[in-house]
Amino acid sequence: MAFAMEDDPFKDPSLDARMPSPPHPAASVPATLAVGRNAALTLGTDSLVITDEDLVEPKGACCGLLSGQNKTTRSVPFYNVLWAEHSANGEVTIHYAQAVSTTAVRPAIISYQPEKSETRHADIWIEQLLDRAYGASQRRKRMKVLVNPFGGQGNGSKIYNNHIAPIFAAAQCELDVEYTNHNGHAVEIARDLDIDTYDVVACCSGDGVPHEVWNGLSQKDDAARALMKIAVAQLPCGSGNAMSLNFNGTDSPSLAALATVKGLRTPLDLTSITQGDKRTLSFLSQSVGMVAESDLATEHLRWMGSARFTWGALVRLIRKSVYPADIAIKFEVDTKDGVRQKYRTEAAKPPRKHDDRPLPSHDKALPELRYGTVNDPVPSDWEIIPHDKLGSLYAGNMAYMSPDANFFPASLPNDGCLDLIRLDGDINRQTAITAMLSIEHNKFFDIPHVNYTKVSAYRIIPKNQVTGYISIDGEKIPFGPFQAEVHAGLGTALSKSGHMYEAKGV
Ligand SMILES: Nc1ncnc2c1ncn2[C@@H]1O[C@H](COP(=O)(O)OP(=O)(O)OP(=O)(O)O)[C@@H](O)[C@H]1O
Repeated sequence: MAFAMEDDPFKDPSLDARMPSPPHPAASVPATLAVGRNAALTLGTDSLVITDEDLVEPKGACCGLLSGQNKTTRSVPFYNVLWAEHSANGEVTIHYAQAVSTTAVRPAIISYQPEKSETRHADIWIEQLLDRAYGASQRRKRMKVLVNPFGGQGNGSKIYNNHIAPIFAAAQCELDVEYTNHNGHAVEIARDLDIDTYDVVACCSGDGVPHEVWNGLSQKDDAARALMKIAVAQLPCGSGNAMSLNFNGTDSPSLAALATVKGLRTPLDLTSITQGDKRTLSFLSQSVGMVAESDLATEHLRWMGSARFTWGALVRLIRKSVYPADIAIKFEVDTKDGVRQKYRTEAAKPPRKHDDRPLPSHDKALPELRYGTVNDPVPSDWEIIPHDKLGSLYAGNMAYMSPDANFFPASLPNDGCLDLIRLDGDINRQTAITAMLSIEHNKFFDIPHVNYTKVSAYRIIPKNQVTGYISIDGEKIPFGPFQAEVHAGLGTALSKSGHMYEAKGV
């Protein structure tokens, strides 16, 4: 069912320029706009082609061309076109993201005066250009930008100002920027956010701030509506940038800014975690045992960078550390072949064009828990499996956990499932190390010792341990039993394809 007009999160009658326009009849659209005796702008197959005898390759441009060299044509992929307008002085101005290296873009502008005979075509031509540049993506997104100034190495503000803000500005996004100034600040901001004023909350941070934003939105009286209406994006300014790797396909801030500008609304499963009397939302992962400990117990080794996780894991593998627990699971797909099939079925679908979920009404808070909480009896259709030699329980809602770790290659944003990995801790050391090294070569899924299933809920009850580590989205929570239940498509993100992660699948 499509959004009713008054419920359409994109609909703002005062802001019609944001909306993709109805297509113009092909015959009325000239592909080429003559902009002077020796210059023309042409809408090509995938790119805007600028032909100009006086064209000079801008300084710092990439791709091996000498700066300042004369060039007759330049091709700008439509994906890189940020904005175009017909100014009051009659000039056609095009803003685009120019590649300055393989991992960075920065805004560039070209302006031309159309020939007199072309003036009346110029507006239609610009509309066609924007149509190809944005497709089904919303133009001029209204963004609440949250910057964690202490993200990563403390460079959050600098990264935002130098690499992200210029791209957002060139794309004519409407920005309301706020700097987070304490732990939990993003929860408060999201909880108090006027959801009709914004389309996106853009977190210039690590994965910690989006975790807070979803939890803040979940505290609203109209949580279900807020979580669907507001798309959450992450732009890499932290030490853990998994969300950007998965949705934007990059941990480069400027490329992530471009991906956010062009992002398609994408339903995202969110998971309720209950522990004691507390309920929180998880968007990325949960881990218990070796994986959790390798991350959370190695804070003192931060100087090692991302190697601290590998080091932590190796030490525990060699020690054959085990973390006994009972795990109760609501399986959805319990064989690797089945998991692979589910992934391939979704991957074969065409890119999703529109977010057609009906927006929940104003009185809809978070969904009820179908399976109760960790304090209730285990539902009768779950399997209770003792794991006396558990090495790791690792549940993922996204593929990449870090740039070299596509831990959950079969994960999908909106299949209503978490991908659940269970690994014994007492396996042969050589096998364990081979499994670990296989992650960066995308072979982990196929290792026989890796138990990989899709589940819609589970509970873990640690045994014979007084203390230990549990990580939810990379943050430590108290050690003790917890339960996880997936809510299909409860949240909203922005992605390139509208339905997949930017990771090699299975
Ligand atoms: N100004 C601030 N001062 C202190 N903490 C903050 C501030 N702004 C945000 N935070 C907290 O910092 C935590 C981590 O944030 P984020 O994920 O953006 O960065 P990171 O560098 O990836 O973090 P991590 O230290 O977890 O690797 C979040 O829990 C957030 O609440």
